[in-house]
Amino acid sequence: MKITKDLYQGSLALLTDFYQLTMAYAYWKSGKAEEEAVFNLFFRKNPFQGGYTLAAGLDYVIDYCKNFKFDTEDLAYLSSMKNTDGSPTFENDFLDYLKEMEFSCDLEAVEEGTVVFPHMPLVKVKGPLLQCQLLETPLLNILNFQTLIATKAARISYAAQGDSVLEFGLRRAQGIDGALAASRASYIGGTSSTSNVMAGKLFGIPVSGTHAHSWIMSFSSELEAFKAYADAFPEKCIFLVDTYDTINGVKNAIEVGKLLREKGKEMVGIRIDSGDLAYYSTIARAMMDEAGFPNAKIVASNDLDEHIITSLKIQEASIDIWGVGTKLVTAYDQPALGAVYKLSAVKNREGEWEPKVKVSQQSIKINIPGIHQTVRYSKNGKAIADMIYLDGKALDDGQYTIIDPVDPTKRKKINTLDLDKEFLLKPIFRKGKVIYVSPDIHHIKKNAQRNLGQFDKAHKRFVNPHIYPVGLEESLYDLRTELVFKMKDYERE
Ligand SMILES: Nc1ncnc2c1ncn2[C@@H]1O[C@H](COP(=O)(O)OP(=O)(O)OP(=O)(O)O)[C@@H](O)[C@H]1O
Ligand SMILES: O=P(O)(O)OC[C@H]1O[C@H](OP(=O)(O)OP(=O)(O)O)[C@H](O)[C@@H]1O
Ligand SMILES: O=C(O)c1cccnc1
Ligand SMILES: [Mg+2]
Repeated sequence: MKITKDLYQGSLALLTDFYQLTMAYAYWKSGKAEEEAVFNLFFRKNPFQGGYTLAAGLDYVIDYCKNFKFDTEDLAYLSSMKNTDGSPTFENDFLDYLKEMEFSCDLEAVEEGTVVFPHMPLVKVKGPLLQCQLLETPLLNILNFQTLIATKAARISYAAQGDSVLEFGLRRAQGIDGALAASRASYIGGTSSTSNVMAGKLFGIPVSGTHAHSWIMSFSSELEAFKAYADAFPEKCIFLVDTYDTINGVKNAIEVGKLLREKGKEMVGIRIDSGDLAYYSTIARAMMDEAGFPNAKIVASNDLDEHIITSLKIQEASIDIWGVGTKLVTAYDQPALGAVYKLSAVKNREGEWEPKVKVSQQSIKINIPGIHQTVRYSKNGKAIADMIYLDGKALDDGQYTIIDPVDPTKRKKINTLDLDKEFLLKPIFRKGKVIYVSPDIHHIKKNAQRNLGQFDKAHKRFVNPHIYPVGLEESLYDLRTELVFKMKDYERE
């Protein structure tokens, strides 16, 4: 298989669960394919037991929808699929329908780098039922992962308190696509560069790195290896000092740093990749200061995450730059976000929108019916509360009660008179055409910083974060309750 050609240059229309296609066929067969529907994509719990989530992946969604087309090879494959009795799974007329299908939905979404919370839609798709349905799996695939990794990166960067975080994950990431998407999402969430050169090329992320133990081991001594590296990269020397003996490694780095200085160059610093990072970084700092290298940086790596970085900060480790791989790009402590994509309204034959609800024993699993928008209220740049409400409802300034959709005893009253408001769902596609100008990745990253800056540190701490108020506007809450009772009665009859 030619990985790049077969995986990345063909159509991605079949990157979906088989049941989406069987439903699509059945919608078509029963004459419902073009009925209009609204689906919302949302998650139910912040990842990593944290207090917030950082949205990422929209640019992939836009690209996916723009190119949402079954090509000849896709259709040939579908046409070869058989039922157990040997009959074709899909009729030819249906395959012709798919062939002609053009993406024609309206799509609204929160922008990448927006801080989001459980229950609020990250994406809202309105359009023909069949198209909306087919998008479920790819949209979840894209947004679940990138949002998860952007959130992990935001946490790690928060722990690093403004220090640079270098993303080193490629070798331990979940495959090729997982690695690329993780590098992108990490950069959005707060890392300053990636070691993944292809991610640098594809996304315009800064690329950086040091060198490995193998470089040192290939020479007869560490000193010789440092000298040779300094010859090759006099401007960019970060010496890995822990191959044999960390303290001796720092001595050798200083010696080569002095040689570089004689040539008018400065060593950038050292990297420590094992042992007690607080202990060794403190000693290395003192040695380098003493030797006249107070500006030389200390990079630390080795299975770091937000918790170890926090601990090293408390220990006052002399670390300036953090190299983080495995635990970031694999979202080590929570491998999936768990966002879902649910039908929330259909247009009836009279052309009116009917809100839809899925009843569940677990109230967290009852979706929010109707067509929504989310408004974020803030004052002096600080977010106060988010309210999910029925799109189209006039939001006059005044008193509002925001009701937690899972626990209605949790309510927050706000007076919106002097508050700023931001509508989080932005129009992205209208009738299948993109109307949104995607910001470049550096702007997305800045948007993430601005967004994170709106939230108090109480929501960002790692242990028992303070819950940010997000809930339903009262009339939406009432609609949901009424519908749940109605559906339960209806099913009982
Ligand atoms: N001072 C410290 N406080 C808290 N955690 C630390 C500290 N120093 C290092 N760590 C973390 O502890 C773990 C170190 O693992 P461990 O001691 O098993 O192996 P190592 O140092 O990598 O040893 P090796 O020499 O085999 O590479 C890593 O996750 C590292 O980030
Ligand atoms: O620890 P991470 O956060 O995943 O960061 C990336 C790791 O990759 C390299 O290790 P390498 O593959 O050489 O293995 P080793 O250091 O574990 O021996 C590097 O030295 C880091 O330790
Ligand atoms: O550049 C580095 O130091 C690096 C790159 C990948 C993994 N570990 C370290
Ligand atoms: Mg390691």
